[in-house]
Amino acid sequence: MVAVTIYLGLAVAGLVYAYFQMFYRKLRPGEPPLAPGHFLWGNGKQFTEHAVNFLSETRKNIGDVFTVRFLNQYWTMMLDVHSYERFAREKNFDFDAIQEQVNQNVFGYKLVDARKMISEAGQKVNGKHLYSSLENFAKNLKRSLVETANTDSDELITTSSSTTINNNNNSKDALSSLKNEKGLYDRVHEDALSQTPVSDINGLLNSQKLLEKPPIQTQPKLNDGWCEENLRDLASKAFFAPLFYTIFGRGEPGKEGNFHPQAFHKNFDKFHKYFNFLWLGVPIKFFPKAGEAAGILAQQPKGLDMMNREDCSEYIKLATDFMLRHDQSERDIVCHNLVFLHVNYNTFRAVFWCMYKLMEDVKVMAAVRREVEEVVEAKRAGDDPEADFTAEDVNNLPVVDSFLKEVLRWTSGVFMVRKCLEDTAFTTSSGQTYNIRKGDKVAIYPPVLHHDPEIYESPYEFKYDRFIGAEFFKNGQKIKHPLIAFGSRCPGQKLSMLQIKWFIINFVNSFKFELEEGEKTVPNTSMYGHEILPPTNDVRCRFKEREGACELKFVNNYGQSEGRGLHGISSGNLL
Ligand code: HEM
Repeated sequence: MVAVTIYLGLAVAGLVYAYFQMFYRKLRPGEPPLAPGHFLWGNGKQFTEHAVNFLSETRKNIGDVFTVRFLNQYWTMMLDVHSYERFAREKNFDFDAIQEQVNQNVFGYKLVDARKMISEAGQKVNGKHLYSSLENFAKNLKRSLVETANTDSDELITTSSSTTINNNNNSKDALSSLKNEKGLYDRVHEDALSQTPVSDINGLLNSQKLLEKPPIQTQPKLNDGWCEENLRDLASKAFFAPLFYTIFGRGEPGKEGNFHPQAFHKNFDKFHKYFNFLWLGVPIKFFPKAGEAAGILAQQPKGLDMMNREDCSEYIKLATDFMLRHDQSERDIVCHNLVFLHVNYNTFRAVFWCMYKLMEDVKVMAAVRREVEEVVEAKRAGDDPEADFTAEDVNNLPVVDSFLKEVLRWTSGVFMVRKCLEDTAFTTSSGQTYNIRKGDKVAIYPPVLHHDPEIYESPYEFKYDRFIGAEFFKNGQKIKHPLIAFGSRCPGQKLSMLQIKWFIINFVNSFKFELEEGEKTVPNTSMYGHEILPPTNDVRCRFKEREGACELKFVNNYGQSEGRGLHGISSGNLL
């Protein structure tokens, strides 16, 4: 009995010690206040319930700068919109560690000389490459819109090169190729694999569940020419497919295997769902579905084969070449391709929301349609069946521009997060200094600023014209960067904004589309942390090709008069 009491006493003392070692923090002088939370898990639950409400409420009670705790990780939130530039410029607030954490924890690899590679590759989507990337995207989009219009042909997602989608029906070959290639399934997350008996993997592959052709959800055309579909599937084939082909190019017909936008999209979604948990370091073995999806996503062409594709993007070519020169493995290249898809996936999600918001409110659709029709008419000389657009034309449409910014304001869910490299005294724009502890995370949280009623009138209302000619103020001072959905470092912001705008113009020009009766969705606020929030549920919609629609052509005018830069209404932090 005495022994039991002693053991119990020791166990309790051990737990108390562990608690103080791991979770408890005594504030040092000048450090920001701690947000009240659970004594064990800290603020994780409040954050996942509704991050914006939790942080806005805490800000009201303890001020713009405070520290929250996720288990044993401390994050200082800087919620002063005027301190954005100081934050972005502070040398001790490091982004590389964050980028490494994403690569390591989510995608399971390490990028050698990452800073150099990202900065060189980033140039491949800017300057003259911005124009050529958009030109390639426009060509792929044109093709996908024709296929979308031709929707009852049953070959919608299996045209030309894709007729062999998932034709790798020999499950033994598939399994051995997974092993030989050292793909994600068995190497990125060895943990996950070691937990999955090989017999199970065999079973999975033999049942061919992983290798099935994705189902075609589009219903045949109804009598009056309308097609019904889930919005996600429609956005996937109309937008994600051309995006995918713009990034990776099209392989030789018959050799594509599983590397097909629709198969990829479906599985990427399953994997991506667990992004926040993986990022924070929860092992993938806790999410077997994510591990399964990763196995399929790992089935990609070899790096050199991809580079040899004529229409593969300059970004992927440079990145692959860089990685090969730094002796990185095929597996690392596969993982990097997934990271690149991950960043581009944000563009897809934004497009989903644009389509939804157009259909949800007839006033929004009418305003955007009016602007598109007017500009198409103006660009079309006489009876010319074609209208030419430059990047500046695409950029300079006030309604489309404001509508897209409002979509981003409304759905952006991301942190601008940095790791503090040294103990740092950080002074905010209002002159107050806070001591930030070395090793802590420090973050601006754009969604809180995007929903601040002192900056945006009725922030929970969707106002498509909110940004037209608008300026925003807080505490009487003009805000330089009111919309920070891309953080300060995203090299892809110009490209993705232009891709989305060009898509909106084309889709509105070519199609009528509307929600089916009673269909509704909202951003999933339990997924705060994702760059663009996913919807809580998909919706059914119908679409129909517009008769006599004018053909739109993107013209790459880089180097000609105005084509050297984009000085349109979207200047500021976005363009
Ligand atoms: C709607 C679309 C997109 C959104 C909302 C978005 C958002 C973001 C955000 C918030 C960051 C972190 C920046 C920071 O903390 O300062 C980021 C980083 C990054 N984004 Fe994007 N992004 C989008 C599209 C793209 C595209 C199309 C590319 C392709 C080039 C891209 C490439 C990157 C890269 C490479 C980084 C890491 C930069 C670094 O390590 O310095 N993004 N993005």
